Amino acid sequence: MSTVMRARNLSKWYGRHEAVRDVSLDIEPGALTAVIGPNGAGKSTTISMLTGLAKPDGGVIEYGAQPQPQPQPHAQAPRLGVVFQGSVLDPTLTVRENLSIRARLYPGTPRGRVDEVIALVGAESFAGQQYGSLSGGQRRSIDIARALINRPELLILDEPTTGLDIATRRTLWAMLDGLRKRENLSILLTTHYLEEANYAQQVYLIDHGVIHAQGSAQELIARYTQYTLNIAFRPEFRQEIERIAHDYIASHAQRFGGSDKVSAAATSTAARQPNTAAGNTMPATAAATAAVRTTSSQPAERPSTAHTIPSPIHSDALTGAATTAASFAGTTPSAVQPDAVSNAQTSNTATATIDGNHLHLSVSSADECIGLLTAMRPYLLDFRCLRGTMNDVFLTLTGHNENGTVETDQTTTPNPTPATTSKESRS
Ligand SMILES: Nc1ncnc2c1ncn2[C@@H]1O[C@H](COP(=O)(O)OP(=O)(O)OP(=O)(O)O)[C@@H](O)[C@H]1O
Repeated sequence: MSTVMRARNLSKWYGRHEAVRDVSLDIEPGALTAVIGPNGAGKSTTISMLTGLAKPDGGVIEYGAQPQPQPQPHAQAPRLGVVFQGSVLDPTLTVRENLSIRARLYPGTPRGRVDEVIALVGAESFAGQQYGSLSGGQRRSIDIARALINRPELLILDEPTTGLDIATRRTLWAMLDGLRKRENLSILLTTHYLEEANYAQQVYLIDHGVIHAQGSAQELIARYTQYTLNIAFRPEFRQEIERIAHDYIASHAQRFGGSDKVSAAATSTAARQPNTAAGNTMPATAAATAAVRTTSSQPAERPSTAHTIPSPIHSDALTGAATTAASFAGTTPSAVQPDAVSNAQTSNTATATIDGNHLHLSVSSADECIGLLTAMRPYLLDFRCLRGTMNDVFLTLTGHNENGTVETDQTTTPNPTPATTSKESRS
């Protein structure tokens, strides 16, 4: 497969914090490639490495078929245009003045190029306006115009749609899609919004610095409608956490076609689960929007490698593959109600890893998320819930455990669901 750029096993540490681990991705010519993930997932770090601004601690970046020992974007890379999260333009100058100054940085830029890029992003009507007076969407389009001046072969944008309302986001994406087709431009961008996967030919889902999935928008949206429960637990309770995770994986495998061995394990351990008393449940609204990711409370020790939980259950059994059809189609994000979520059957795979005192566990339904958090309550330090919806945003549910009370603060970006905060005493 021909690629404009490809990364293999990129990793990056900031001190003792591993921001990106083993990230591999391919950017195909003329395609729009999206890297989707929540805050702190490692998107900007990945972009920095791909653009040569940050040196990877591991891995290679290749252009065409030639592997490079170090990233050499200026020596060997395709011509790049880069749009960073923060603008580099002067708010007191007009759009045209800003772009003209930028054009002078590229010797040989034809005279008419500034007008061309203004037209390409549809900015004729506000080209004489001060950059600082533009709306958020207009500013972004001018940032893109700036990045197009040198006729890049690959346009890289770091979260170009963050902070924009949904209509402006769609306009921007349509504009980028048009540019891709008209200019035969390869585009790589990062975003928080799973909805935007629909515009991309290739999508990578990143979280905690790791690519968790890649594929077409349809494949990923179907797959990502499952929940992920990540928690930080009290280190002295690792065994208990492992047991609960095992039990969950085993029961998942049992339900979705696991082995007899797993079924037996699930049955034998089910009776040992503490703290599953009736009524000890999370609020339904919180649960409905929860897929779970933990906020790290401690930096990972280097070298820290996530591993599959050691268990009497054979490692194959830690993956319980489900093959039922996805049934979220047509569900809008705000319409994802508890019932819809817990009744939805998604094609999914249950996996668990423990990394230090962090557990990452994929979960099939809101109800299961509730049950797991309830069972783990005595051992929790904090948790963060994360979920992509069909049509909009990552919804997060964060929480911590203090004095036997689990507090949750549900937040959504940027389209809050009606219940934005919930607190539930769990003592
Ligand atoms: N210069 C830095 N020094 C230390 N830690 C950093 C640095 N830059 C990023 N990090 C950490 O690395 C992790 C990944 O950050 P990164 O900015 O790549 O995430 P992101 O997916 O782009 O997040 P966002 O959507 O909020 O921009 C985060 O935990 C972040 O705090």
